[in-house]
This record gives sequence, structure tokens and C-alpha cells, in this order.
Amino acid sequence: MASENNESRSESESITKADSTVVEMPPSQPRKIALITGITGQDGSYLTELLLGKGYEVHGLIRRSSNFNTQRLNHIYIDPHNVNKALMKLHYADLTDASSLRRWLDVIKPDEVYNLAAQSHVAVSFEIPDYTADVVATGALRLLEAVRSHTIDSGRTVKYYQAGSSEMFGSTPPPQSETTPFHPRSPYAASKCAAHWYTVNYREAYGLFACNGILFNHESPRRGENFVTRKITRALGRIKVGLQTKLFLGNLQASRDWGFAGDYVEAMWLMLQQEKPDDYVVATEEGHTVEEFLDVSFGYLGLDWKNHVEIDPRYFRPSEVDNLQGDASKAKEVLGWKPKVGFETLVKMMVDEDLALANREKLLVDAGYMDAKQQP
Ligand SMILES: C[C@H]1O[C@H](OP(=O)(O)OP(=O)(O)OC[C@H]2O[C@@H](n3cnc4c(=O)[nH]c(N)nc43)[C@H](O)[C@@H]2O)[C@@H](O)[C@@H](O)C1=O
Repeated sequence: MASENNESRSESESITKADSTVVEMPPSQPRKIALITGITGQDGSYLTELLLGKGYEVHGLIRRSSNFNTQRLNHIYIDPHNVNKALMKLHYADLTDASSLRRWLDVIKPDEVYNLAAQSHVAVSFEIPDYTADVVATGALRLLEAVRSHTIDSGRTVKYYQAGSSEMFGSTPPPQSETTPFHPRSPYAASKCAAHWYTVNYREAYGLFACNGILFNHESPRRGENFVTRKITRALGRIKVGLQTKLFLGNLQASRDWGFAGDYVEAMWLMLQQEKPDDYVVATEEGHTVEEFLDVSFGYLGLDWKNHVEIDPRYFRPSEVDNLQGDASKAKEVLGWKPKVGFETLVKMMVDEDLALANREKLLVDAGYMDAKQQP
């Protein structure tokens, strides 16, 4: 995606996906239209691929940023002038701007809305709690309200997916299911609880087809580099090729139920294909500590993490979530969903990609085009 195209893109312009993913629809079957907030994120990019593969037209709302933030969608880009193939379209909007949400709903007329946008970093939410609540909690409320008023005015049905989080369970011990009480431990988690209950309330009060997916941690080579799994695999690749020696981490004893993001977006879609709206836990049902993640990842490349990792208390959280492990029986039973990628495969997939990335960086460093020290 050429950066100048991106900068000059007007609201009515679009960017779309590679030719190979355009799915021809029979004339009798119109394309479904999906609207995704957070399309530039890890889950947004996997969900876009999934929906395009199912013949959807996909619209994404993106935030204005002085830095380009569409890297995870570059491979999906098709020039908007190629109108028959340009099936992914991006528009500027913001969850803090209610009028933009309502306007795009009226213009796009989606069948399904996926609210994936968030300030999603738990530790950062302690630093910017007000902003986190505005985007994560009130942002979801703004979008629900936009959907509600749009459906009343248009007489259309719009299905709504809310990205919930296992962080909502916080200090409640595992296994956590849909009936487990929430005990949030961060501004992020408390905001996700509010968004969860707004969604339930709009379903009960207005009959909206609104679902909460309570997704446990889900990772991939597209994971942001300041989440612990990607932070580890990114550093590991660079350590392996000699671009860095140390990795600073916080609490290694925290345990998480880590799945593959590509599997989890399928569960989101399945929730909106059911007859009735409901809430579902999505998890692998396996727990592993950060230390186990280090063991498997470093071990895979024949390294000992103890020679490289140092504990830096700055990465400890004011209140930690010690142990998350989901019970996804309901999703398995009702949605017929199950994870395809297990823990070891996920770790190796991430290490492989980040080793390849580190090798490319090494070429640039060796050729004098990049300063190794400027990297994570
Ligand atoms: C489901 C949920 O999943 C994610 O939230 P998270 O679980 O906080 O993810 P994380 O990768 O930041 O931390 C996992 C654990 O790892 C510990 N940890 C140790 N050392 C470092 C460290 O250096 N950096 C980080 N980030 N974590 C560290 C940290 O203390 C924590 O116990 C988000 O997607 C969120 O949006 C979401 O909804």
C-alpha cells in the first residue's frame, strides 16, 4: 500500500484485497456486508481474510494517525479503482466520535458489525485509564447506540459482535466459563466488563442481535510487539542472529490460556450465524506460564532463556491477573468450534516468523541501512 495513497485517501475511497481472495457470488446470493472496528489490529486482519474468503464485502473503520497503521492489511490491498475486486474498504472514524459511527452505519448498511477496536494493552491502561475507558467502555456504548438508532430508522437488522476479554475474570480462579463471576484487575478489564454489560443490556432492552465473545489470550505472528508472547519471539529472533543479547521481562509466573488468533476470529463469525444471540467463552482450555513460553520458544532455537532474560520490575503490574484458563464447552457444543492450533505449534509459528524477520533486519544492519540498537 503506497503511503501517499493512504494519506490522501478520502472517506469515500477504499482499499481492498488481493485478487486471489475475491470470491464470486451466485447472482441469487447477494454479498453480505461486514463492518469492523479495529480492522488494522491482529484480529481485524484475520477476520477480514476470513470474511473475504466467505464472499463478504468488508468495511473497516480506521483511526487517523500521523503514522501509517495499516501494515497488517497491506497484503489485502487492492487499488480502489479496481471496483470489482476492491472488496475491503477503509474509512476514517473513531470510537470516541459518535457521529462518525452513525454516519458510516447509514452509508455502509452492514449486515454484521464486529467491535474489535480498543486500547488493548492491560499495563498501558494503568497509565491512560481515562482514555482506555472512553474507547473500550463508552466506545462500545456509542457503537451499540449507533446500531440501535440505525436499525430503528432503517428498519434493517444488524448483528453485533462485542470483543470481550478473559481479563474480565481477573482474580477469579480457573477454569473460567460464561457463568464465572468477573473480578477485573485493571482499568482495561473494568472497561471490558462495562462493554460486556452494555452489550447484554442492549440485547435485553432493545432485542438487538448482540453477542459477547469472551476470548482468552490469542496470539500470532501479527501480535503487537509489546504483548509478552510477541515480545519474547521478536527478541529471540534477534538474539539468535546476534542483533541483541538481553530481554527484559516482568512476572514470569503469570499463566495464560494462549490460542491462535486465526482460529478465534472464526468463533466470532460463528456467533453471528446462530439463530439467537448469546455470549461465549473462546479458549484452548490449556494454561501455560510465561516461563513455559520462554522454555518452549528458546528451546526450539537451541538457546537457554536464563542466559538472556532479566527481570525488570517496571513490567510488573499494579494488580496482576495470575491465572486464566478457559472452559470453552459452550462454544464447542453450540458453535461447533474448536481450536486447531495448539500451544507448541503456536510458539513455533511465531518463532519461525520472527527469526525470518530478524534475518531480514540483519541484512539491513550489515549493509548499514539500519541501526541494530534502534530495534526492540
Ligand atoms: C485476553 C487479554 O490478553 C492480553 O492481555 P494480557 O494477558 O495482559 O497480555 P500480555 O501479553 O500483555 O501479558 C500476559 C502476561 O505476561 C506478563 N508479562 C511478564 N513480562 C511481561 C512483559 O515484559 N510485557 C508484557 N506485556 N507482559 C509481561 C504480564 O504481567 C501478564 O501476566 C491482551 O490482548 C488484552 O487485550 C486481552 O484482552
